[in-house]
Amino acid sequence: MALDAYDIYSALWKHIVTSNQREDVVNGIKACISDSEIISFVRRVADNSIGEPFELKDLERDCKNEAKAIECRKLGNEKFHPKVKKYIEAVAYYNESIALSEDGSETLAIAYANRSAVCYELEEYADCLQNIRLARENSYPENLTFKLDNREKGCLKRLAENDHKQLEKDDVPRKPKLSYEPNPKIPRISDCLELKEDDQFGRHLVTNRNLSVGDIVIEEAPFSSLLVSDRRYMHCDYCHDDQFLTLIPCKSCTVTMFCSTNCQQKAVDTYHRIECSVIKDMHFLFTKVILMALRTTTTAISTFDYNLKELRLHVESIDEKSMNPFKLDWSSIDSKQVYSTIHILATNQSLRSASDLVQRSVYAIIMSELLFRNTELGKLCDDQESHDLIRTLLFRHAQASPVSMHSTMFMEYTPKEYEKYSPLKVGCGSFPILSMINHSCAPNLERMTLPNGNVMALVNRPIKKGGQLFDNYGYHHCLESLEKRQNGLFEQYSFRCQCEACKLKYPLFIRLPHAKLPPGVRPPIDYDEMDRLAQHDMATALRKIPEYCWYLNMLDPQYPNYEVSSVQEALVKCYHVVYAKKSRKARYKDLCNL
Ligand SMILES: C[S@@+](CC[C@H](N)C(=O)[O-])C[C@H]1O[C@@H](n2cnc3c(N)ncnc32)[C@H](O)[C@@H]1O
Repeated sequence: MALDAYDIYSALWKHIVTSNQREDVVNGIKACISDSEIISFVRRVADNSIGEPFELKDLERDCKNEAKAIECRKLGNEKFHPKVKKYIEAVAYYNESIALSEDGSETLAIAYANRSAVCYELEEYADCLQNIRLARENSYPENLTFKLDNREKGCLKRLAENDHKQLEKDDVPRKPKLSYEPNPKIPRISDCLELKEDDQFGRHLVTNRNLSVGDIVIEEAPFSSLLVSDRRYMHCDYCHDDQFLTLIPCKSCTVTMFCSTNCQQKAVDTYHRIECSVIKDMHFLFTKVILMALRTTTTAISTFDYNLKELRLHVESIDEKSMNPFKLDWSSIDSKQVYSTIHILATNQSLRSASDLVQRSVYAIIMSELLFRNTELGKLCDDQESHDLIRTLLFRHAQASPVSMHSTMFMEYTPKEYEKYSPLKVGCGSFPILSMINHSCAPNLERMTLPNGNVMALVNRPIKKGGQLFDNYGYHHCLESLEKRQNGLFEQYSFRCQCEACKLKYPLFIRLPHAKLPPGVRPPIDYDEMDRLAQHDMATALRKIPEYCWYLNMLDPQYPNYEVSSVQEALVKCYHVVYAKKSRKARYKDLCNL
């Protein structure tokens, strides 16, 4: 079986340890004075030790595969069967079949036709017509066209009768608005936020006014973003929308689909032009966090219009110490300057162990080898300097990704559970300003992905003027023990957390004390209303938000307590209902088995 990049690194590190080279490698890395030297040093160690680790001989180049396409279509047909009626699962298979089929082939046409049948059953007649058109534009078998003709007639009749579902008004997510005046130079953040730096926290955000629970203070767009691989046949690779009934495939690779030719063009212009021939292998070799290093690098290259010399000179001109995203004018900034703000995100390189740096070097070498071998970067990199540039950018972003990138979510629908909608990771992105926010195990902010892919920051505990904004990096005192949090944060983020929860040893949720409510104030959580929130009831969410905010502002002096944590969770649920993107699957709950 082919090895992934971690296996290749593990084998190399094991060899280094068992052949007593560990100390030499540690010292060798310490003696390097640049990233390029570290990568070259690791390459030499690898070349001298375990044969040809970077040959990647077992990787098959991605290409359309009719046999697999037919196989997927058959699996789709099993799910589509009237006794099964798992239409959404059928669509995922048909989409895979579409992505695997040769352009213009009969296999492609049949997959579109089968998807049109699903659309018909789901009463999505406009989408059905689109799929019928796509089937006809490819090589749909002559002797079966009557099927498409009949389906088309049915659609036109239903559309004329207006007998189809429309999204209820209440279902449409609202657009958030910053709670305070926007910063004139950074319109996506409130003017009360400032960037500070000190020895304990590094760069961090503070507020120069009191903030209350419910305040929205940041809404930021990613510089680069990536769809997680297991959603690739259900979401648009570019905008991440779950338009699964009408996705169109990349004509070359088998793992990328788009909701429109517009998104397809944008993806090609920003990253897919380079990545197309290697992205399938990259998904096999790397985790999504490391793939973000690839995506950020390819996005940077396109930002500089594939002019590697200009990109190199730009990178060399960035003064990391003085580069400050708050000093830029984001109302007129160009994307090259935006890249500068991504380039300087924390990497924690000086805190990383030799084995960690070997690992990231191995990743940069494997990624760059594939890019040089199988993409136009091979030709574009016509000197040593441009090869070095690509390797060092990959190396740098492979360190920054696990520290500074954020997951993006949408609300997935799971009908059998009590919580019908729950946040599901659909991608990740790089965010210049949000990445300046430090961690606390008792945070005062919640991040939330919006339907347009932007991420907003919402205050969930009051923050006093001069206070720091704190995010949670996945280690909350309600959910993880002190020891787990300390170890996890140190391992991934290289710092010893000294937040209030760690210092004051806040308990887990189940051990939280109860708050003392003022006389006459009833307990904040009403279970009937929680039920309605679990069903994503917009009216309930809109009504409860001010009430929950009031409780949280009032009870914060007693933090930590059961009531505050429960209401924080309920408030997030309200915000998901109001602002987040919901899976379109839910619309079909009465028409098929979900
Ligand atoms: C996303 S960055 C946050 C911004 C960072 N302080 C900077 O200067 O770029 C994450 C890194 O910030 C530092 N950090 C985050 N939270 C911290 C905290 N509570 N105490 C100390 N350092 C923290 C750690 O080095 C962590 O790896």
